[in-house]
Amino acid sequence: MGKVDKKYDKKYDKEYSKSKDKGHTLSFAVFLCGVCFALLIPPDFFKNLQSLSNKNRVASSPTLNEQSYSQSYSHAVPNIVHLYLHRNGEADPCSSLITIPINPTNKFIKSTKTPHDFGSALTSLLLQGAQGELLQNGSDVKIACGTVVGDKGGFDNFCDMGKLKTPIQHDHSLLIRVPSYNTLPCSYFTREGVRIDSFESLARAKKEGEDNVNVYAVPAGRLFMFAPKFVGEEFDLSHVSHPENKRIYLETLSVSPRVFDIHGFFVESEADDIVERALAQQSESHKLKRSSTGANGYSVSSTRTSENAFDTHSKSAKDLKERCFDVLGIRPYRESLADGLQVLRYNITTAYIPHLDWIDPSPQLDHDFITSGTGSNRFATILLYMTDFEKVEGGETVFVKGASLDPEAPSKEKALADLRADERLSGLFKRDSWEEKMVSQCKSALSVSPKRAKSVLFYSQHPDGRKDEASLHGGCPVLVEKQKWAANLWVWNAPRLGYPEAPVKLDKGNSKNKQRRKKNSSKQADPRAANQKDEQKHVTFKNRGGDPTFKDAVLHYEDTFWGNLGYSQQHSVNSFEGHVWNIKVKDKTVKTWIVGKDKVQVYEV
Ligand SMILES: O=C(O)CCC(=O)C(=O)O
Ligand SMILES: [Fe+2]
Repeated sequence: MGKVDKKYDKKYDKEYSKSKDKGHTLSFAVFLCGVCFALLIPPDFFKNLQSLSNKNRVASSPTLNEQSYSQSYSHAVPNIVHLYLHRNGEADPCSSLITIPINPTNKFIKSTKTPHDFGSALTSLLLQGAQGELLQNGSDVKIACGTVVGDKGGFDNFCDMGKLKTPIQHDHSLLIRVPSYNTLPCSYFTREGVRIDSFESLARAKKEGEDNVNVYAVPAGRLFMFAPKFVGEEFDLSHVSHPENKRIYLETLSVSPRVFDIHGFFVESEADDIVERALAQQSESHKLKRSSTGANGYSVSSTRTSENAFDTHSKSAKDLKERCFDVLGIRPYRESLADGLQVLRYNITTAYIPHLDWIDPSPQLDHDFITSGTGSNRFATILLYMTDFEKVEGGETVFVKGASLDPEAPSKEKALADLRADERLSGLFKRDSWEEKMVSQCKSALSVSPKRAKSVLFYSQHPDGRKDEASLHGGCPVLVEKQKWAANLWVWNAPRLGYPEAPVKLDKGNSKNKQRRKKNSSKQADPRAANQKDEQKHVTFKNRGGDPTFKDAVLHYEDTFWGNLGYSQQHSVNSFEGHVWNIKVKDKTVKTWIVGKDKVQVYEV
């Protein structure tokens, strides 16, 4: 292993192990007080929960998925829960029925206060069950929830994928290792993506009329993913607020790739606003122009012939991005996981060839894109449509590896023959061009025709982070004189390229990389460099108000939008020495701050 690897490893070790067992304090005895609870749970369980203490936890910004959704389950709390455990993204349970007694006055339950306490406690409890100690009507509980790939060990290995496969989320240091096992805990969700963050919300997750709760365990560092079993299956998202108070729900369009119609995701006024704002964008980086591809700047592509614009911080864009996170079960909203809203316009014959939204790693960048490891990349896409298209008009989004929903869909060969036989259409494309081939895929595979205010969700990764090759999709050629308007929201699985906390790739001996990294480290300016000074600085940017130059100030990390910094606004961030923060007004940089040595720093205008 090279020097850089070792350094990286050390930094990663440091990050990864920040979550280590926090040591126990105080009131372990109070755990033992709940007699009723203790009768049903083996005493070992309590013994093993000694380390659930807040002591030594590193203070941090609000935590991913921290917010409770328990308000959406308003009925009385039952005192016993029967649950089936699922691995994230899997429709079938991996356990037999598990019985957990819930007594809200029980001191142990009361002392499990944060989502992280709860994650650790429930993981511990389930691991006890896996050892046959948790009794269900006198018989052993079966928990066969080990890792999916490589099948290394049991549920503990599932929740803690190991330091080489656990992306560092912003709440990583708050995770509480599972007592006795010293492994990272899972987080737990309902089938609809509602975080279960306490024993009470576990009890409340039981729906009226149902006997059991289905609980989905998500490994540390990973995000919740819906687990459809069949096409047409619905997921009620009534916990997500709708701008017109309508119901939002998912309808499964395909199980692999995982594609859903999100009914009610957005409304017509938002669709109009997106188009208007895209047309009004003036700045070079954001205005409507021929699309480019890849992560390395702007270069026009011959297989992506649409135009696109970016809307990063209008009210509609922000509302939609936040709603998108709610739908995905990621709370609270994190700007570092969201790509700006990208608006797309297609004219007759223009298209975007089938591709993955998952970005291929680039040798030019230090960013770690490999999501089966610790990297970050695009995780989910929500596509928004602003115009109506009939099937014959083209412009669909096609998932070339998905099965068509139309039982009468032609084969690819028949679709191609039909296209060539149609005089009007055959004149639109060169014979054997990618566009011609694509039209035949659009007619034969799973495709979604644009409809005003319709939206689609799909995932580019498997639940454990591996790239999902089945998510190959494209924007079909428009076949009529009409414009297709669409937009996409991309959500990353961990801080995205360009953000201070974004993961840096392991150097596999590439000397060019090593040289660049050395250069970067001496400058101390590249946030993606592995060997920058490790110590985080707590930095606050403030606008006191009064200086008209900064009335409409916008804070950027280098060129990446961070937040508005108008009069009286402020942002607190964790950054590193040498990081460059810019204030822009009307897209011009008017002030640059470079983070200094002090642990706590305040920059004001
Ligand atoms: O336009 C479409 O239907 C798909 C667009 C797309 O896949 C993309 O922009 O990444
Ligand atoms: Fe795409």
